[in-house]
Amino acid sequence: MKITKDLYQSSLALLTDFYQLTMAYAYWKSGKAEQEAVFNLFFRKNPFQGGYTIAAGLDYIIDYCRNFRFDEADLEYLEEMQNSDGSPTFQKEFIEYLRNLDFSCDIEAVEEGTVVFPNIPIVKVKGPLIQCQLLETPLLNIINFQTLIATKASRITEAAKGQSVLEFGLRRAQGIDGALAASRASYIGGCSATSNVMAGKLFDIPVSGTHAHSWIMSFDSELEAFHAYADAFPDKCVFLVDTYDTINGVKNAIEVGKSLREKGKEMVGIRIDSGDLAYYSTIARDMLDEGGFPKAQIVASNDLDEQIITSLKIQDARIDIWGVGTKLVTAYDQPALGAVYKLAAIRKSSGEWEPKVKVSQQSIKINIPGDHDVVRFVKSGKALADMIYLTGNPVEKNNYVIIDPNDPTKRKKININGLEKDNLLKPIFEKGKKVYLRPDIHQIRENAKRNLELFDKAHKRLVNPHIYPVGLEEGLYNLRTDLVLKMKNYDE
Ligand SMILES: Nc1ncnc2c1ncn2[C@@H]1O[C@H](COP(=O)(O)OP(=O)(O)OP(=O)(O)O)[C@@H](O)[C@H]1O
Ligand SMILES: O=P(O)(O)OC[C@H]1O[C@H](OP(=O)(O)OP(=O)(O)O)[C@H](O)[C@@H]1O
Ligand SMILES: O=C(O)c1cccnc1
Repeated sequence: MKITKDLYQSSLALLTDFYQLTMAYAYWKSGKAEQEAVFNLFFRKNPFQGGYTIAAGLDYIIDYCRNFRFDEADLEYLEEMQNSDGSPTFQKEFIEYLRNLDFSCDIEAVEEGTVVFPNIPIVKVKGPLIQCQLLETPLLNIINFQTLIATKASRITEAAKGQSVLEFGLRRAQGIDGALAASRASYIGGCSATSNVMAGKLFDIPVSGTHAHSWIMSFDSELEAFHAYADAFPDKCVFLVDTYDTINGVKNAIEVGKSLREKGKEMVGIRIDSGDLAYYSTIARDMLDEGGFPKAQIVASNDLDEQIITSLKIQDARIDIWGVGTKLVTAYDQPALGAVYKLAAIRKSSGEWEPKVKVSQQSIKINIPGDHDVVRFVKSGKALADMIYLTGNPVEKNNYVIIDPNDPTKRKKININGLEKDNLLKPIFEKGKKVYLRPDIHQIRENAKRNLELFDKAHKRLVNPHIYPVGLEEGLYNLRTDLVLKMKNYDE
């Protein structure tokens, strides 16, 4: 079976909404297919009512774009499509056009693991209108999910305050591809390992785990089961102690731990998967300490998320390692990020770029027009603000005012002397050629960790986080306002 990594290396051009193909056809028919355009992918609200988001999914996008082509089976399928009157949906010449389509866009993107915020372009695609359009759905599919899960994982690992979080989600994830992508994104977001062995193999993520209740239940007694497991894995024993009676389970673990020690081996720890985790972990800790196992670790699992972990910490639960499944990989409390992909500018026949805006009653839905970039200002290792500005207007002045795109009364003055400037968008493809050297998954995870350190804890807290300033440079703000007024015919 070909999934994920392999899948993304074969033709996936039909993994799109039908309307992308009908638009592609209509662009082609009206002679606009090759007109140059710029699209931006961005989201409007941080997920989980949080204060930040971790970008993820770029590696999949790179594979997707490198393999962007319609293969013969795809073309045959499209050629056979019919309108309701039996006429072919797509002309033969269009099928031929698709056959020869060669990916030739420029793509810039923020690197995976980067902390991002609403309105920041995460991916920018510049190239023939038809190609930009065809990329909309797959790019959104990839970024929306992985960014969501990386962010959830980051919130959970932040709540664990440096302790290991194991991702146990495979059995409850949204299908096979959802599970694999979730394991990858969870690792980027800070999890230490996954229980998903295929994700381990495909993505080079550490694999880890304990054992299930069925192991205990298959024996006549818990003690017998622990002994048998210790025989099989003398160096990797984490005993699940709550199958029948948690306190008795800890006693049995200690007994087997002692016999392991006689053989020169150490039990790694225990896992508690039910009941009051604060209460049982505290009792278990005391029992393990008194029984001569102060180093034995306590793993906890059972429907955990960042809120429960935080609560358990406040209760002084004695938990060392957190196993988190369902609520992480399904992004339980917010199942979609809601990122969108919008046309920002189009090149006219005169050669000039024309900025484009989508007007909406809801100001949050008005996109940022024009080819734009984003710079992050950093001072002494702390991020101060992000400024979105028109590409081609380099950030060279001393003083800037950035304006909140949704509330023009929210402004921030920035004197950029002495500040570091980080241009978040990095070149990924130039004219269809990959120019980006991909970091490995461990470097991406490190990038996420380093990125988070740039931000004050006020932006990272779970409840009512402090809003990090992201604003439009004044010129861009004015362009957007003028354009909206013009489109609403208020400009006379
Ligand atoms: N001390 C605690 N403080 C807050 N939440 C807790 C505490 N202990 C456990 N929890 C959480 O409360 C929920 C308890 O769920 P539930 O009632 O289904 O558990 P259980 O009945 O003990 O377990 P199971 O159904 O697996 O036998 C879980 O989400 C668990 O993580
Ligand atoms: O709770 P999650 O965060 O999804 O973590 C994964 C869960 O999967 C296992 O449960 P299992 O499938 O054996 O079911 P049960 O323990 O709920 O009965 C494990 O014991 C965890 O409880
Ligand atoms: O290894 C474990 O303990 C594990 C794996 C998957 C789900 N729950 C627990």
